[in-house]
Amino acid sequence: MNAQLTIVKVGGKILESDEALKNFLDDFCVLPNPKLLVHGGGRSATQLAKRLGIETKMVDGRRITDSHMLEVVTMVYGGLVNKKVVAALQAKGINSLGLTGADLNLVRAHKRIVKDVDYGFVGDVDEVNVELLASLIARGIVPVVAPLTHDGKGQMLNTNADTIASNLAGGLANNYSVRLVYCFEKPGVLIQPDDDSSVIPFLNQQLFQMYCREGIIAEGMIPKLENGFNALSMGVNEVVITNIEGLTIPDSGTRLGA
Ligand SMILES: Nc1ncnc2c1ncn2[C@@H]1O[C@H](COP(=O)(O)OP(=O)(O)O)[C@@H](O)[C@H]1O
Ligand SMILES: CC(=O)N[C@@H](CCC(=O)OP(=O)(O)O)C(=O)O
Repeated sequence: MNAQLTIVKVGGKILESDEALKNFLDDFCVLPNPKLLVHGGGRSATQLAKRLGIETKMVDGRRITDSHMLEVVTMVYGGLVNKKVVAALQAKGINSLGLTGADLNLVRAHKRIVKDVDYGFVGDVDEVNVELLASLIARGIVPVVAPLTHDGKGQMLNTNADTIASNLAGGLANNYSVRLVYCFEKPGVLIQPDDDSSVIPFLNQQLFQMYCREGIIAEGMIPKLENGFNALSMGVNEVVITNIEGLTIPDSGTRLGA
């Protein structure tokens, strides 16, 4: 049997607040090794863009990324957020390595081309350098991955952090028994958006489609769940959507399955 690997994706609302980030990292630290962290930071990018007079436009959960926005997201995800997290982990004795998809050719992508929407410099993932990632993990290093990819021709691309987490988890599923945890500000996928006790404990594709039709699952939760199901189809053992507290409590949050 393969060894277990925990991959956690932490979302923008947690990263935005120093207190929430501290709480998150306290709990991330006690998770068993080996582990890997993927971070978002969408809200911080939106804030900096606003300060610079750059308007944010999202379509289907993805940021329209023109050349100015690409500068913002590269600075925020690859710089500010990534280094803040790595320095905080180092302070806790966790030897982490901050990476974008360009570093060590970790995640290659191509510019997203869809009918009707020009996303600009947004990347859809082609390939993950799994061997290299596995060798870092085997050395006891905790990779901290930012939601940036590259096209192999010198172009950085902005890629949804949930998608990066799903692709890394899927790639590493050949080497490890992978547990993928999407950690955000709510205790799971909810029936009532303002009732934290209304967590849906289990979702399969059928239930997911039904809740989407009913409008119970909407906005950023749709691509998050699509990415979660995608990870399962790539051989990931367990996918859970939960909050900071749920990181260390078994059977909390929403579990995805067949
Ligand atoms: N049924 C639901 N349960 C929980 N959140 C939901 C649901 N439907 C829509 N959402 C929205 O999805 C958001 C999470 O998606 P997103 O903002 O992309 O997460 P992240 O912070 O991880 O990037 C929540 O903040 C919430 O507003
Ligand atoms: C293409 C695209 O949309 N990329 C995302 C990457 C950051 C992200 O996913 O951050 P959260 O997890 O905090 O939402 C964005 O720029 O918002």
